[in-house]
Amino acid sequence: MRKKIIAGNWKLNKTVSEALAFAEALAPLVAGKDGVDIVICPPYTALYSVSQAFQGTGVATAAQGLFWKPSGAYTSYVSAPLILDAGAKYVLIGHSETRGRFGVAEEGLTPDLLKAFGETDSGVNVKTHAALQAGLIPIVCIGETLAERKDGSTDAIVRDQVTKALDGVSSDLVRSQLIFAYEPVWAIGTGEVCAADEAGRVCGVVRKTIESLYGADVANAVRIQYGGSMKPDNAAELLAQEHIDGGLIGGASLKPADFAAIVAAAAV
Ligand SMILES: O=C(CO)COP(=O)(O)O
Repeated sequence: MRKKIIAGNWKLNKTVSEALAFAEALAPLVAGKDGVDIVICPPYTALYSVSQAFQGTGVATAAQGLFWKPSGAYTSYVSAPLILDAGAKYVLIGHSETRGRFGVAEEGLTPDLLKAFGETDSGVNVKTHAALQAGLIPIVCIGETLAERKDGSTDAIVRDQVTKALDGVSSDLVRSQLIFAYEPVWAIGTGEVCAADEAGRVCGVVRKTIESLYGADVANAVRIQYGGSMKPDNAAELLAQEHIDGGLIGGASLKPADFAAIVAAAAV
């Protein structure tokens, strides 16, 4: 039985004081939910304070990304050792928004500006190695755009992203540390949720891909989250799917009661 994991990705939201108010409100709502791993991904600016605030509550924290070098002349970047030092246990890697793949047409994001997001499959791979080497648990995000879904390439895209992310990663680390999050880009922030059976099917494709690379034992141990407009009212159905082991939640993670309701749906 894989332990469910519910993670709230705040994206570019919450000041330090808003983040601390959230932590204070959430802790009692999820107290005693030991059967599920609970994670909050604040912006870097609030990572240390939120990690401190959740100490002893069972809620862990994640950074929303990392740079693969540990230190040096890399202005503006944040590394795995610094993320660990700030108190985080997990790190998101390859989120569609850092890959420059958006579900909703963002005003002002011209093709030229989109390149500034620029995370590539090889970047995802080196970051995965860097996170694992430092002892952070990577949550590697994958998923197809609407155009890719429409032209029937969903499974091929997902297989390709999983395979490239795992290049050179040992089976022991995949089995014991790595988490995938299947996030169809068209379902992110759009209110458009992927039907539960289809989300479960694609998470099954992720597992099969891991199996083809590492064998069934490793594939069956890896946790796979679904993300994309997961809310209190659809969480239970999504989480009941055989291959869905948790959720990566954006919008609904910004309110303690909504996030706690999703945790409760995973804890049953
Ligand atoms: O991108 C997501 C989580 O990483 C999902 O965002 P929403 O839940 O807002 O659709």
